[in-house]
Amino acid sequence: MIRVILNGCNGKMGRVLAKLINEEKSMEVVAGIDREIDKFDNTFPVYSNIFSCLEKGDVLIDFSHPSSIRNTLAFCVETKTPMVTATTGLSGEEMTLFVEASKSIPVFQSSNMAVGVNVIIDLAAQAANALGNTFDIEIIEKHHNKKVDSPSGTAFMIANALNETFEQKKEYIYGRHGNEDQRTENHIGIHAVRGGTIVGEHTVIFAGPDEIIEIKHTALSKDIFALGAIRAAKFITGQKNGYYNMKDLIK
Ligand SMILES: NC(=O)C1=CN([C@@H]2O[C@H](COP(=O)(O)OP(=O)(O)OC[C@H]3O[C@@H](n4cnc5c(N)ncnc54)[C@H](O)[C@@H]3O)[C@@H](O)[C@H]2O)C=CC1
Ligand SMILES: O=C(O)C1=N[C@H](C(=O)O)C[C@H](O)C1
Repeated sequence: MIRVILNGCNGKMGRVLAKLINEEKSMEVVAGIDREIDKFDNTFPVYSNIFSCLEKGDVLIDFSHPSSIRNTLAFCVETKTPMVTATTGLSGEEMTLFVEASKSIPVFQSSNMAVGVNVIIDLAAQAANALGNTFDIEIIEKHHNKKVDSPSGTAFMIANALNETFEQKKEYIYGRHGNEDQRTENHIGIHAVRGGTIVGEHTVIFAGPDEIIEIKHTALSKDIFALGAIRAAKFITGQKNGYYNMKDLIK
């Protein structure tokens, strides 16, 4: 039985995860962590302070907020608990904390746990490689009106993967309000739309002279992210200390 500690257990994703883990024969949630402990009638103990959690987990799955990342990492390192993290909106410095922690524990990080998104990232990187600087690249992401970070972690993951294909790294331009200059081939435009209950949509546009290519992923339910995280949790419990992502899982 894989014993799971769920960070952000009373959030939208935490709730979906708790339900899907409950349907897994080989997994159980032994504790949850959340700023809001009384919101739901959880079937496991919930703590607002992660260091009060005395249950031992084989893995911690994190869908929370950047403000909880430092304590969560410290807890996982102290208790030698492998960590799967899906939280987005992290600063560059916070990202490096994961890499540092991965020297002491296995850490799996992905801004998008859906298998399909990771496929379109590869497709878009292939397109960027083939098209070079002749096509302009714009990324449009759409999410629900409850999302707090923008642009999405996935939009950054896509932009970074595309940028890896270019010798001269492109600059990210977020929206264009107030810009008076034309775009140049050294830009990747990134645009965020927020509304209703859109689960998550990412489109990469390659706009060239008289032709356009669009590569798009649409998430139709939050289950796909939770199922990806469950797969990642099963994977990470058998790994050595180190930093892992969806590429390690899919290969
Ligand atoms: N990588 C992926 O595939 C996906 C990542 N996400 C990311 O996961 C995160 C959570 O998403 P949602 O569940 O939609 O958000 P949410 O806002 O519904 O849930 C976040 C939960 O974390 C709790 N929380 C916030 N700060 C905390 C702190 N300092 N300590 C303890 N608990 C704290 C909140 O009370 C809330 O219950 C976001 O960063 C989102 O972008 C969401 C979906 C898929
Ligand atoms: O907040 C969300 O909902 C999502 N966040 C992730 C992101 O920021 O990329 C992944 C997914 O698109 C849903």
